[in-house]
Amino acid sequence: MTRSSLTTPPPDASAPAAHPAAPAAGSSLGAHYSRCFGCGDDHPTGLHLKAATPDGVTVEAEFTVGEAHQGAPMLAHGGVLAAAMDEVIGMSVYLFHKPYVTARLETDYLLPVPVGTTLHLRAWCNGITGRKAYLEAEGRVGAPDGPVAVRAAALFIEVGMEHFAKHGDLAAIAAEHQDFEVNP
Ligand SMILES: CCCCC/C=C\C/C=C\C/C=C\C/C=C\CCCC(=O)SCCNC(=O)CCNC(=O)[C@H](O)C(C)(C)COP(=O)(O)OP(=O)(O)OC[C@H]1O[C@@H](n2cnc3c(N)ncnc32)[C@H](O)[C@@H]1OP(=O)(O)O
Repeated sequence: MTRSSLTTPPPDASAPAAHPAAPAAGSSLGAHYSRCFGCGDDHPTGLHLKAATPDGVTVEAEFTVGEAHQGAPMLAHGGVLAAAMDEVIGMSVYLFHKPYVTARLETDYLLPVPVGTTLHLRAWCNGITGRKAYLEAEGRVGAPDGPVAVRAAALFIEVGMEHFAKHGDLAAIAAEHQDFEVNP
């Protein structure tokens, strides 16, 4: 992965550890919001990512590129692929049971991805320091050990739930989440 210093953890970053309340190894992860473009079942043209965690700290997910995701004819749009990386990385940092948002997302595109391809995504955290989490993801074609089509590195920043109350719709999140304190 070609990544900038902004998405590379500093030497004093701590290694991530599984949160005591993280889902058990092998658990499926549901959508964090039913209308989310990345994972929501109720989004008509979203990515409908299906994800699980093998160990409580990393996330594996599948995304099948649909006709609604084209850039060039019958090829995935690069921004859609970046959204898939953002989503699977967001799911992995959510395992730490704190609200984070993407501050920076860097993406390498290695192979074109035709419509109909199932991408096998994996995301993990390389380190945490203060409010900053340094994360990485990859998308492989056709199988978990298939050729890598996309790689991403990201900086996520921890925010309070007031971030979503002030800028978004906290009630909509609260309605679907009993696992977060949503009473700022
Ligand atoms: C998304 C759903 C949320 C639901 C939450 C509820 C429950 C959670 C449930 C489920 C979540 C599960 C899955 C989520 C999955 C996918 C979603 C993907 C995530 C997204 O899609 S989310 C949308 C896009 N995202 C934004 O909408 C962020 C807009 N943005 C801001 O809201 C602010 O910009 C913020 C908060 C980032 C920082 O603002 P701030 O005022 O709090 O802090 P400040 O600026 O001081 O930065 C502190 C330190 O970070 C450094 N820093 C900041 N930005 C940087 C950058 N770009 N590059 C390099 N360094 C940067 C500074 O340099 C400083 O560093 P230092 O401390 O060393 O000085």
